[in-house]
Amino acid sequence: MTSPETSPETSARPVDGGHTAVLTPVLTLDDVHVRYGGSHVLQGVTFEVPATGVTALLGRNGVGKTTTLKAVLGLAPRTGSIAVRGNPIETQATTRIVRDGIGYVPEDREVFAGLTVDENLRLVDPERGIEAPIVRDLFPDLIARRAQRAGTLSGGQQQMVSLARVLLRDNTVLLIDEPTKGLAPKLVTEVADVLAEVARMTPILLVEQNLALVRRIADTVVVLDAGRVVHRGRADALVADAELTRGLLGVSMRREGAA
Ligand SMILES: Nc1ncnc2c1ncn2[C@@H]1O[C@H](COP(=O)(O)OP(=O)(O)OP(=O)(O)O)[C@@H](O)[C@H]1O
Repeated sequence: MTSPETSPETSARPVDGGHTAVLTPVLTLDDVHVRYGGSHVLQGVTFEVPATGVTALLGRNGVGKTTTLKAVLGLAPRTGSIAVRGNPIETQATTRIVRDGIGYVPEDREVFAGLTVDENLRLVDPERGIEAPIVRDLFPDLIARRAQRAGTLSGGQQQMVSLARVLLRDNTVLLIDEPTKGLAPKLVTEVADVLAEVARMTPILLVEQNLALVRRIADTVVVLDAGRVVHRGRADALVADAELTRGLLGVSMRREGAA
């Protein structure tokens, strides 16, 4: 444990004309373990995702960030308690979890390469696809590319398709895994803009390595190390503390990768 854990304070937000209301966390993990054969990958992960804003899940390579998202979705063999708005989901199948409103944007984007942009979107929303208002509002560049095969898009454009596809559904919370990985700085900024806009409507649990992006759009951070939570707190406080970020993540604010 590199630092004492601090409770995220962002679940208390002034609403209702200035009265402070403590909102139920949208997602709660309590003592979650994942084992792959003899490998004990998550070793009692416990944290909450507040009902508003972006919570960044950080940590060095291989500490269990993606596995944490997969544990929530039932894509990794897990034990422990997981709840969405206080309702337990740890015994539910992945299809039910997704149907009930957990949106997932995986690291490898998983667009259907042989289908057009519009066809990719119509898999989720057959009636509207590219015509959906959310596409017009957040992904106008995709409209011009509606007939282009998704496999021929750039990495950033594929990321936008992947995000748009999830946003065509009503989501209680979004789990987004390294959306800016491998993107040029300009595209990192574009993805950050979209995520900031989306987070105004839907809370996000975001796995992200780019600290500039974390500083810009995240409210809360949760840091994993070797399958355990080693730090929770405010994103701005962590990123401002070079010694702490180096200790927890092995890096401080990166120069590369705009946000
Ligand atoms: N299906 C699997 N079978 C066995 N081991 C796995 C499996 N999936 C992940 N692991 C192992 O679990 C550990 C955590 O992996 P995970 O992908 O969650 O890390 P991460 O923090 O997301 O890493 P990165 O930042 O590199 O993406 C790694 O040691 C990985 O090799």
